[in-house]
Amino acid sequence: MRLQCFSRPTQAKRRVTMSDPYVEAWERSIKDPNGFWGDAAEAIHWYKRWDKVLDDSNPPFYRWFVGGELNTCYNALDRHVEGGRADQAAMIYDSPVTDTIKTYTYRQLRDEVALFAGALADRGVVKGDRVLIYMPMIPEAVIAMLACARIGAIHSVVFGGFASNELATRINDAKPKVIVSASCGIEVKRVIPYKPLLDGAIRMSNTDAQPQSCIIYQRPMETAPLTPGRDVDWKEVVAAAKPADCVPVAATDPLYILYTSGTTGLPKGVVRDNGGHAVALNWSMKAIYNVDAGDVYWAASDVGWVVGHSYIVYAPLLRGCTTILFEGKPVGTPDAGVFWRVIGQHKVRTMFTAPTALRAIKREDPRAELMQKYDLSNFYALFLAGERLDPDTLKWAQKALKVPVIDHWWQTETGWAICANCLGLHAYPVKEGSATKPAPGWNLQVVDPNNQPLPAGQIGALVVKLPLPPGALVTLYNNDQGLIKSYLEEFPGYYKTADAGFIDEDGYVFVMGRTDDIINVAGHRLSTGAMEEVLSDHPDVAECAVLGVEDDLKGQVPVGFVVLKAGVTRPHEEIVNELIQMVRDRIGPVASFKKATVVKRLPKTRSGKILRGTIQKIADNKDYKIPATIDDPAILDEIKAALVTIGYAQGRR
Ligand SMILES: CCC(=O)SCCNC(=O)CCNC(=O)[C@H](O)C(C)(C)COP(=O)(O)OP(=O)(O)OC[C@H]1O[C@@H](n2cnc3c(N)ncnc32)[C@H](O)[C@@H]1OP(=O)(O)O
Repeated sequence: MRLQCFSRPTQAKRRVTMSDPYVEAWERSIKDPNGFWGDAAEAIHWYKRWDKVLDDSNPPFYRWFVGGELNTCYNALDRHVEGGRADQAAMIYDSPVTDTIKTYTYRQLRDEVALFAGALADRGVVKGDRVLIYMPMIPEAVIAMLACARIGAIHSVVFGGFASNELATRINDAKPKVIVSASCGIEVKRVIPYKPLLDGAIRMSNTDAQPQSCIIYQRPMETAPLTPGRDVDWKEVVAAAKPADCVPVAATDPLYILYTSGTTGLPKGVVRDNGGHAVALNWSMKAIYNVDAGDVYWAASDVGWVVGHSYIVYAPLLRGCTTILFEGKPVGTPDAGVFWRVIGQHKVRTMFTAPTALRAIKREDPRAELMQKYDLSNFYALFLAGERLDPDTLKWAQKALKVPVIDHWWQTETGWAICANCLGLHAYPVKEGSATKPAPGWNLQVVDPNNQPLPAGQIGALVVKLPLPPGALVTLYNNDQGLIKSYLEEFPGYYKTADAGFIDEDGYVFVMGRTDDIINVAGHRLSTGAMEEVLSDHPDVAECAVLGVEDDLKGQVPVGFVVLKAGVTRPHEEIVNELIQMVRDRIGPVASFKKATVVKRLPKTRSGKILRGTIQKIADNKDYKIPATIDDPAILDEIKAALVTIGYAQGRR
């Protein structure tokens, strides 16, 4: 029988007593999920109370708060307006790229959301319809998300850094009735027109998936041409709309679809429900982040990512906090002090960002001198996630900020933290390289390939015993079998995180890296398989491999290796430039695919498998062994020579 985390031998060595609120919460959440999450659900407004907290009658599909009815938008806005927070700031839009700061009280945000919900309803959007949102970091993106939630429509936000092709695959899958977009985004000083990307995506998408209408928010720096009969102006439709009321939805009804990179080129549509999501996110704000209603909370991410969904929009508003919507970059808007300016100016208590953002700041302002200009006395803790937190960055932030710097680990699929130092329950000492302990609700284990538990300290697959807690994905959109195949099949009874790692003697979790082809570039999760599909489409390419190699700033960056077809004599530089442009056009700038090299052949095993791990080690200047199964060891020297030409593999072997 499998040992559960709390009964592991390692548990006996925990230097904590049973009165530790974290241990109590974690154990109760696993032994008595009905009681634990039922209690947490009392903090949410329900039109109809649930019949059952956890419905486990159809494993591996689990449902939370079955029979319950609620509205997520009501809980995020109206409840606070009616409960005395009408004049409190709900959202502060801070945009150094447009030199704008605009505050929305809960009343103002509720009213704007209700009007836009009315505008969506006027365009025929009803409960269960999908609305795709492709927008930069402007208040209208948040308003559109909440407006969907208000009328029971399912939003699907697509990150602005994706190209038309990626957008088209999401349109094909979600089949949105309406698309909401804006005329442009702003990348530091560059205006990026969104409309040509959107028009291109709609042209590429299947006819039966194309939207009936597009609502376009025209920004002053770019006016998008509107397609007659399909496109309408945001301001015009809102001016004509009447506010829409909140529609009660089943707890198990979908709130949103968020696409994430899969191991093939096709993204997976993670489905989040309404009830479990509202309960878990609201609960997490206190338990994990130790944040109360009225506090200012800032997640410096993008609404296109899960962090943006969970911790820019839903969780802070469910909790009655003030959330910050930041349209800028850690450096260059205008300088590496902007994070500290925002924290000081808006009295941020807790901030959440990705390590790559801190590395960018550290590179420009290594002694954190710009921080000294601002009053950070309200600042309580910095949380980091999205990629590995390297010890240098952790120490730099601890020294500069003098507040807890907390690494935590989660995924688009999980919706909130699998592992964290739950500051609202018990603050544990930080260990470098560890995301601390499994959060309540997450029965995390380390197993070998045969699904057998591994002892403390041994690296294996990180898996979570089912059921997953509320707030985690409930399925993949229109693809229950895909959920099983991608996450539940390999380790029966468990959710495969596709991360490898170990749990130490003290119960601390160390996440070491992915077990599939996903790489993490500046906190963006990308599929190397998808990039290989693009390179393979180049007429001169016979074979290719894309790998994530270490990068001081972005954590990892993709590097392509291509073998050309026989007889191709064109200059390699020309071909490489075309490949770079193809990835930018087909996946988007966010892929940061800037380096590729032409090689004579790829190192393979005798059975034909490309030795990606070995290439990666050569690129990262790590020790490697020549695999016994290699077809021809001489190829590794050729790969090394090719890597040197693009600035890698220049150290020891
Ligand atoms: C915990 C669960 C999760 O993991 S959820 C995911 C969490 N991840 C994050 O929150 C992402 C964290 N990273 C960031 O916010 C950014 O990378 C930061 C650190 C701000 C740096 O941004 P930046 O300098 O633009 O670099 P980048 O690598 O992100 O961008 C690469 C190229 O893509 C572009 N890009 C980026 N965003 C957009 C956008 N919204 N619209 C259009 N283009 C975009 C950038 O401009 C950049 O382009 P270029 O190659 O310089 O031409």
